[in-house]
Amino acid sequence: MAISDSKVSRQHVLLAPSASGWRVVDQSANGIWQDGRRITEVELRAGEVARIRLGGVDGPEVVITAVPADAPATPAPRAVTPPARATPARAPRPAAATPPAPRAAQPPQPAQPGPQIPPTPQLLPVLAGQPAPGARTGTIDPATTANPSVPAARKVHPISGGRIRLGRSRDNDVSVPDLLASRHHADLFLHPGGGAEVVDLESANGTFVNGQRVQRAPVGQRDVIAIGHHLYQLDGATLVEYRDSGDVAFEATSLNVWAGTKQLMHDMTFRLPARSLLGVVGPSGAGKSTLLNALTGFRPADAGTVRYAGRDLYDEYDELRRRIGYVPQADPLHAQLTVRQALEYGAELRFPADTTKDERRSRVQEVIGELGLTQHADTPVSRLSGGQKKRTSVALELLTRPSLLFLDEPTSGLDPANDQAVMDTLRTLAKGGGAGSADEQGRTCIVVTHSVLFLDRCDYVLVLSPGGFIAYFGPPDGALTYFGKRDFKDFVDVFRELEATPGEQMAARFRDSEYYVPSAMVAPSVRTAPPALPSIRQQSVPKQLSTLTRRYLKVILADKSYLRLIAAFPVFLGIIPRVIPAPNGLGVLANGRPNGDATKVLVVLILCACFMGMANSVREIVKERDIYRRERTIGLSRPAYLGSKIIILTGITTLQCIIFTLIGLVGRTPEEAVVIGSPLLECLIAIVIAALVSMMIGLLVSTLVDNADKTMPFLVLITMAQLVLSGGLITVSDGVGLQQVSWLAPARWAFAALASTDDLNNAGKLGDERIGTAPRDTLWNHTAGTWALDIAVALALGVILLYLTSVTLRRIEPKVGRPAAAGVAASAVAAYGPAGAPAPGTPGHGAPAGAGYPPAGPPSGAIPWSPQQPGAQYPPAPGQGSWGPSGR
Ligand SMILES: Nc1ncnc2c1ncn2[C@@H]1O[C@H](COP(=O)(O)OP(=O)(O)OP(=O)(O)O)[C@@H](O)[C@H]1O
Repeated sequence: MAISDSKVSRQHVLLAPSASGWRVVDQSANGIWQDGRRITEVELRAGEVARIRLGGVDGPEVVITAVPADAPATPAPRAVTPPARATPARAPRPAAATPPAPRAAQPPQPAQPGPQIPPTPQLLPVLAGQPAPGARTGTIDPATTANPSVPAARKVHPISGGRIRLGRSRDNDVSVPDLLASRHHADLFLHPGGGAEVVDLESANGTFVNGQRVQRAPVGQRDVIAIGHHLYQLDGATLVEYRDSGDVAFEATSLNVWAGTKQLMHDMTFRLPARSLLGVVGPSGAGKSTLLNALTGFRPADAGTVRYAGRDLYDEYDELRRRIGYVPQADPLHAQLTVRQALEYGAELRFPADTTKDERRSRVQEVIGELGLTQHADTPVSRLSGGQKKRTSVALELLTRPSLLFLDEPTSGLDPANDQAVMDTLRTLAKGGGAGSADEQGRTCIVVTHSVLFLDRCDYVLVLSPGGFIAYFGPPDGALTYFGKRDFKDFVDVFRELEATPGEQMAARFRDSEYYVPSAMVAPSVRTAPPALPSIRQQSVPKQLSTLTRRYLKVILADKSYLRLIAAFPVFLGIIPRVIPAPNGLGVLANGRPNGDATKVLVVLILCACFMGMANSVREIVKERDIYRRERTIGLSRPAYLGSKIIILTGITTLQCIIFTLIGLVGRTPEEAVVIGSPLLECLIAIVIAALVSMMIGLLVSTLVDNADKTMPFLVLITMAQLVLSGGLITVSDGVGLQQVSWLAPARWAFAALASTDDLNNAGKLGDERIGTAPRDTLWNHTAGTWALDIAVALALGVILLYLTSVTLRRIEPKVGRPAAAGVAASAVAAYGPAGAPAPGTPGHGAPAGAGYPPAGPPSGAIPWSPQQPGAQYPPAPGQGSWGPSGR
């Protein structure tokens, strides 16, 4: 009997004849449960009925009736208890009243197929709330089709003509109603001689076979093809479609994380049923961020597994990462945009390029409604309350309908009313709006929080102890009882206790408590470094460049005070060189005397240009660091991002330079141009280049600092350095040292170009004292070649700075992968032994270390069965589950 539920193992229960009747034997990882207790075996005599739940106290209930051998085979009576996921959201307390029964002394053996299960009509198991068995046809499991959690999630498409095309638009044979699917996404060919092949049609989000992205791949009857949230399996000459409705379990098993030799996380094991809200709390430094990184796959654990619907998240990350939504602590929103604008740009970046504006708008409208933001849709983000801002950040993530939503400190900085509102929203999101609502599915939400006041909104609470140990995992009311508190307000004392007590001790205490439910016998396996994955980018780089440029422009135009400032800036800066008196212009004086005013005016012009360019850009990346980090994980292109900054800032800076140069120079330009024919234009070009290259310095600085306030000292320091190195204030053209350093300053080259136009070698000595004694600066020669060289080198500096900025931008990107792989792997292997099984007594061993691991674990290497064995869970047999693999 196949039972479609993520809690149910591939081989869960064995029904075998015994001397007195029938034995119901647990074969599973998550156990069988009767009356709230975990049991290993039940004996049934003729006429007896056993009601067991599979995989947990809230798992699907199976009623097994041992009918007397001479009785006719009639369907068993319908059980009255529906599967637990159909019951109200609050999960029951696992084994609260009585400690869970110990597991059998011997670890479970793999089920022997076939002969052990006699096909007898006398034993009638029935999934509670489901039709009786017997109607099974082909590979389609009637229990699955009748399962209330997947009613519309399963369709069968005949493959006629040997080819079937899948995609978002209606002209496909199989229409995939998912914005993550491209219009024409993939073709599936059924070969006449047998066998099938899937071909990706250059889709934005890719076609996956068994979790791996493919261009063209053979597909067997057991393989799972994934397109967006939709999954397909071949069943003869039909294609069976499942939809990831979010109704899938999530589990972490024996997660261990090291940083060098320091272990940050110890045997973290817990399991969440579908549509749960988990609150992760713990004192500062307990390992909450480490856990979040491990669960999201941003920084995978060094040992252990994270499973989503039974699938290994790390192994199939390329596909499964698209189901993860992550809301960082800092809202990744541009404050100047309205909620709708922020979401529309977010949708443009997140959905394939071939989605239409209407499709995106309608999805944006849906999430605005789901998050209760309708009244605020046209309000700028800067005017939203903290809670509304957080809901907007969540809405941004919900655009792609993630089935797992992680939130990092969503309530930090919020007052209690907003805190409560956000937690209520998360609870609603986890449960979904129910059938018929826009958000009918729900999803699993994991929220890391410092705020404990509204933890009762969660289904489960995970309390971490410093060192990454589990101090408690279970329902929230159980947490209060376990820690002896009446109210979550008193939980601050719990944190103090956790800080004062070694993590190992807290974990051991929890393991000995009635709240501890031993989980699977799983040896933590040391993982190899994950392979580098291709970007999740949805659109081409030029398309992203266009989106980002428009968004940046809108952000700037929406900020009126900033606009006024950038308009006034060149006017005021232009006045500075203007007020320097130069009654005789900037050229050589009529009497042949040097013109000291020329140097002063030109130096001030260059200084102001450098200052203006750098001031324009120096905060522009650092101030939206959080947005950049988040958007990189959803496929933002670095060149597109940098390109959008450069396009807009170049436009602004150039306009400013034109105004500023005209104010500073009109009426007193150098006498004779060297290249272009217009001295004013030559000066303008040199000034614009000085400003633009300085703008690039500003962008570089902006990637290097972690806080916008820190940019100011750099702005002052670098502008002053440029003044000195320009060569207009002191001689930098002779000697060794200063001369070479000056070559690194854009002001040096831009000023040299101005000096070349104005022939400052002859016209502009600052005073009589330099005449005849100061060396001529060869970069100032009044020749076309010198001017062109000065401009070319300044431009080359700009290109180098652009490259450096692009490199340093990587520093602020989220790290996905394993830093220090060698050291980590070495220590992991030392702790676990080469086979990956923990050696008793080592820090990684279940008994002394973390909770969640059976206290009396098997000796090293003595684990005969592990669900992590390849192929143990995935891919599923056709017709076995709701959508692909479920449970062990
Ligand atoms: N790369 C690293 N190298 C060494 N120790 C680290 C590293 N990263 C984190 N840690 C340590 O691991 C522990 C857990 O850090 P983590 O940031 O996960 O805690 P947290 O519970 O999120 O803290 P907070 O609530 O203050 O954000 C801390 O003691 C931290 O100093």
